[in-house]
Amino acid sequence: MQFLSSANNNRSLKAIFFDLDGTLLNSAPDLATAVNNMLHHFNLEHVSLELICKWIGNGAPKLIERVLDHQQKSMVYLPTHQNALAQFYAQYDKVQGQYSTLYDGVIDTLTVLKSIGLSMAVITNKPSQFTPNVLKAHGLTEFFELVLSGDSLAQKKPHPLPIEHALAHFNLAKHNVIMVGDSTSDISAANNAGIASICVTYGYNHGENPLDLAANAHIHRFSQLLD
Ligand SMILES: O=C(O)COP(=O)(O)O
Ligand SMILES: [Mg+2]
Repeated sequence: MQFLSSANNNRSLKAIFFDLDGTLLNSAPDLATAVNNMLHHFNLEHVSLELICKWIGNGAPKLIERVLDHQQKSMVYLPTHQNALAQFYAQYDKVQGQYSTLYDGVIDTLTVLKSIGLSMAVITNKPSQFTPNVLKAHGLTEFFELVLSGDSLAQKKPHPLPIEHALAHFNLAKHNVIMVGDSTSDISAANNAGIASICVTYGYNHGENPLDLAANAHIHRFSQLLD
């Protein structure tokens, strides 16, 4: 990709911050299984994978809020958000890593990026109780010097705080890093923090067209980071 290679040529690119769900990992099958197991526990109707894909990206509390809002329409008795979220966490704990898959080329591409000396971090809105295990289950742990989850700091994406925290952690300037993500939360976080971004078009983005996001570049396969 022109953007990444030109950044590399003038040696200004020193680190890449990656989103997790919808960027590195097709996590929707695990999340959907956990959501539907939670709904089953409360005798509620299952929801489709397609709908769940639209609700991923703002963290688990928001995902469960969207699931309950959807159920509201059928006028059934609903558990509280707190109980539904606790049940979802219990279910996600059981299924995580079982049905999710890395997108094509993720391991090979991260291996090359690491070998050329780039520092890498994960900045996800996933709750911190799950992120390390998810990374481990998919052989991703070794690539990342820093992992920030949705509840690691006082604010999550699209707030710029996680990116600002990562910049300080690596002691880098804004022009030294790029954010790679699939959704409006990632691209807005990058724009809010004043760093460049690359949007992958194969993720979730709440069912909206990722080409409409104001990223510096769009890629259709993860390995295009190396083109
Ligand atoms: O919404 C989530 O739980 C995770 O989303 P992210 O990894 O795409 O930030
Ligand atoms: Mg994402």
